[in-house]
Order: sequence, then C-alpha cells, then structure tokens
Amino acid sequence: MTNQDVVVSEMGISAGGAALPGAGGPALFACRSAAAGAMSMRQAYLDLAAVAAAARSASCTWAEAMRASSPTRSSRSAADVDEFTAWVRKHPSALSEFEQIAGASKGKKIVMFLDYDGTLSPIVADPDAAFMSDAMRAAVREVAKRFPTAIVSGRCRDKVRNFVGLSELYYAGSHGMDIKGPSSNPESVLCQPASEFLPMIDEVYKALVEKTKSTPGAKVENNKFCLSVHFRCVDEKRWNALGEQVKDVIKEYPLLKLTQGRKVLEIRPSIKWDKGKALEFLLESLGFANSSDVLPVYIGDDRTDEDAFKVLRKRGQGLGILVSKFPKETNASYSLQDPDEVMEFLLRLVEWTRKPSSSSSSSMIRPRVS
Ligand SMILES: O=P(O)(O)OC[C@H]1O[C@H](O[C@H]2O[C@H](CO)[C@@H](O)[C@H](O)[C@H]2O)[C@H](O)[C@@H](O)[C@@H]1O
Repeated sequence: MTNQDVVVSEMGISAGGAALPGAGGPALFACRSAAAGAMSMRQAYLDLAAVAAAARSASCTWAEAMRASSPTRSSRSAADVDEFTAWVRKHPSALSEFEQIAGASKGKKIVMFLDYDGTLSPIVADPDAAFMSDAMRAAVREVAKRFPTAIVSGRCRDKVRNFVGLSELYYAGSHGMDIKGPSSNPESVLCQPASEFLPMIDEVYKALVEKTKSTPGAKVENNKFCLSVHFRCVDEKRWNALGEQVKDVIKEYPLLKLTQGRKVLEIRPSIKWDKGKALEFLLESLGFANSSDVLPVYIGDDRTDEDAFKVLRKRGQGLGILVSKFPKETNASYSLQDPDEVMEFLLRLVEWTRKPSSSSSSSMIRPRVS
C-alpha cells in the first residue's frame, strides 16, 4: 500500500488516570453506567509529536495522513485503478453484493446506522453548507419507516438534526456523546456521557478561535461535546503551523484528546466513548443487546466510523459499509463509493422489503427506557 492508503489511528496519547472534578455528579442519564469509563478516564496528553510518531509508524506524516483522509485527485492512473480494484475485492461493493446482503438479512431485524458528512451529504469546503439532497432525505425517511434508524455524527446533535430534518430518527451527535431518540417519543432515550466536559469544551473553543484566527482559512466548529478544527481551506504550507496552534491550546487540557478526520482535527473528551459505544448503546436501548436475530447496518466514510465497524466485527454481527472512492484500511466488510451509491443502496433495501419473499422484520420497535 502507498502512504495514501494509510489510516492513522487516534492521536491522543494516554497516561495516568486522573478523574474529572465533579465526575461523581447525579446519575442523570440512562447511559450513565455504560459510560463508567468516563469517570475513571485516562488522562490524555495531546502531542502532535506523538501524532507524527503514530503516523510515522504507519510510514507517513500526520499531514500526509490528513491529505490522504480526503484525496482530491481528479484523474486516476492505471495503477490507482488496479489498486482500487484489488481493494474492492476485499471490501466488495454493497450494491453488487446486494442479493447476498438481502439474503443474510432474511428473518433478521435490521437496525440502520448512518454517518452524516461524506455518507449522506457530499464533502464540501464549507461545513455549514453540507446539505443533503431532498432525494436522500426521502430515501432515509423510507428506510426509517421500516427499520429503526440512527444518524451517528461528529457534529453537534442539533446541527445534524437540522440538516437531516427528520424527527422520526435517533440522533447521536458529537461522535455518539449526545444521543436522543425520536422527538415524538417523550420517553425517548437520552445519553450524554461527557456532560461534565461542557464548560471545558466551551473554554477551549474560545481559545482555539482566538489562537487560529491568524491562519487564513482555518475554521473552528463547536460540536457541543467536541470541537473540529478544519484544515480543508488552509494552504497546505500552513498545516504544520496550524497543528502547532492547536497543540499550544490543547496542551493545557490533559483530559482532552485529539483525533483526525477528513482534513479536520477533532478535540474531544478522553472518555471511553465513541461511535462504536453509541451503536452498542442504541442496540441495547432498542432491546437488542443479546439478540441474535438483529442485523445492525452501519454506513460511514471516516476514521471515527471505524470504531463502529470494529464493534460489528467483534460482535460477529451486522454489516459495516465504508464509503470511499479510494482504498483505505478499514474494519468494514463492504464498500460504497459516494453518497449517491449510499442512496441507491438505501432505496434497494426499501424496495426489497416490499417484495413478498423478503421476510426481514421491518416493524418499528419501541426502545426500552431505563
Ligand atoms: O461523523 P460525521 O458526520 O462524518 O462528521 C465528521 C465531521 O464532518 C464535518 O466535516 C467534514 O465535512 C465537511 C463538510 O463537507 C468538510 O468541509 C470537512 O473537511 C470534513 O472534515 C463536520 O464539519 C465536522 O465537525 C465533523 O466532525
């Protein structure tokens, strides 16, 4: 594999085990016990040198890994095509394998998990303009009529909820650290395992905005329980300097960690909670914790989605589908190339449930309330 294919894992480096002041507060949320790891959290030191070391061990720099996270090549060489073909052999298209997937889901209850950016909406330069199409919205609405459906995003829950605009879904914002069920259900589940971090995140947001304002194109996005520093519109020559600016701010906050997404550095609480935990929490809330007849399907395009793919692999249950036009290291079993293919897959699934021969259980399930 070339450097371009390397996916560098989480960039936070752990040490010690300090508890967060105030962590023993009232048990407000249903997921509190599941988030017990948050209370005995690792103290994480953010260090771009460590990030670079992790990247080096994968034989590339963190900036190269950042570039590779969202390649912009317009044309592909024959070697690129061959490499992609070989990769697709290992991670077949969920569209070409649709009949097999449909067969595997017979008699099972599908639960659909969808990432937002790069999965339901195309990647664009301005994070505030990442709208999904009406056609995609209609497809997701049809899916949600048949299967419990959750949007699992790095974004702030309210923001992604506004982009998607469907009240009947579960939304897990801030990389799963802010989960809420359909608004029509007053008993809906709620999970906020990092609520103690809110004041810290706000403080760091202000500090990052101030620190990075000298870097043209840099943008800091407040995702409530985590923050994103966007590199996409920053000249690559300034990436290292911007990384240093981020490091300068974060070094004062050892309880936060840094992860890398598609041309973005993400700052989040160093708790044992991620999109994989959110997936498990939602399955449990829906009453599927130990069920063998459930088929969770998770579709996502980014490194943070790997946590969910890993959970599915570990459970030996469900389908992980990576959205990518380029070969990437992944724990997903299948692939789709872009949001258009995601929409086609969703529509085929909807179509399939209409066939009398499909015996997938598509009835809506009410979540258990703890
Ligand atoms: O988990 P996701 O829903 O995929 O969210 C991950 C990040 O997505 C957004 O950033 C990405 O999409 C932007 C719009 O297309 C793009 O400009 C950016 O370069 C991408 O990294 C979002 O803005 C971030 O806050 C999320 O963390």
